Amino acid sequence: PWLGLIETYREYLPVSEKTPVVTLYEGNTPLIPVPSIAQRIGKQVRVFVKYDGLNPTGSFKDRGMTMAISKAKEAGAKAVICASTGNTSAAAAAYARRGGMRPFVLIPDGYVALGKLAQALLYGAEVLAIKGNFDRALEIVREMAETYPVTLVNSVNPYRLEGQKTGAFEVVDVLGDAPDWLCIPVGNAGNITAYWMGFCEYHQAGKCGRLPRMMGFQAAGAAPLVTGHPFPHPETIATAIRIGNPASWEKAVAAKSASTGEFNSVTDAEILDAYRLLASEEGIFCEPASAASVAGMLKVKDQIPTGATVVCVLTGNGLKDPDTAIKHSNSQFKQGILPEVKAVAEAMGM
Ligand SMILES: Cc1ncc(COP(=O)(O)O)c(/C=C/C(=O)C(=O)O)c1O
Repeated sequence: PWLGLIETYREYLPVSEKTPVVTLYEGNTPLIPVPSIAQRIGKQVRVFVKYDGLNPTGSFKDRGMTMAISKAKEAGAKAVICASTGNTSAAAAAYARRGGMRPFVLIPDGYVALGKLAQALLYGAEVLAIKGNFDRALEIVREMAETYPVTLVNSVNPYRLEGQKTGAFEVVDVLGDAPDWLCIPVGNAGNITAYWMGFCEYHQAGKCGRLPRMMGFQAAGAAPLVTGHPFPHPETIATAIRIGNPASWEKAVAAKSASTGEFNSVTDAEILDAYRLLASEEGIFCEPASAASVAGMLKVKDQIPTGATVVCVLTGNGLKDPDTAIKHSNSQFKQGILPEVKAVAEAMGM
């Protein structure tokens, strides 16, 4: 049976028998082939998506939180704090409450998707919406953790990256080797850093023969790693990656360089096209930011070698952001139909 990430990958994680394991049986998410999307590339390229929206709180953040919260509990923490565009706060709230700790979360007022806010509130976090963006919120919580009795659980906390590297382990465990390309959306840049750590550790342990090119994708309106400059006012419909000054900037650049990878940007239109494509052609509902990995892969598809294997990480569940789905779906939403068979048949074009 699957017992969560710490039990499964204990030998690769900084835990001991003294570490209380706070787990929601996270991980073991499906690696789903997407043949219809692969067809758009051709060249016998195989494409899989790592659907991390199927974690317990609906995003990849659970991988990092099981580690960060378990280690915080081991250290005797009574409260944790984080800044978040939404998913970190949901995961921190769930794991902290399960671990008997108080979660405090700072979010950018007005820019957090409905599902994520619902989670943080119901899990019982103290939700503080600031009149500022994520980058400002992160500055505040980093300063607070220095002086107040709260443990910081953003991805500057090394235990977060330790937990998140397990995504790479699972990809190799299922594929039998690392893919040629790993495509991933990039905001605060913790996840691309963690995946590279994971592939390198597995390669070191002889579990995979190759290392992937790390292909990171940012929203065009929030693309500091692409332009080389921070974005003081990041803007994108993909609110999860509406980040202008990534905390793991240097580590992400190191991963990109060491893997001969690349950072590219995708427009909101390209993100929404991939978001709709994944749902309508592959039956996979991810949130907008996650679709940046597929949008990016399609944007640079001419670079993909013949016969390559590509994995795109889908970082969050589409249910997190129902407003965007309803606003940007291409489906017909016919309302006010008369409650008669004839009327329904007519509306169906039958
Ligand atoms: C769905 C989704 N996809 C991609 C990212 C980018 O990952 P990083 O590059 O490791 O930041 C996030 C990040 C969210 C937060 O940073 C937060 O929740 O505070 C996300 O929620």
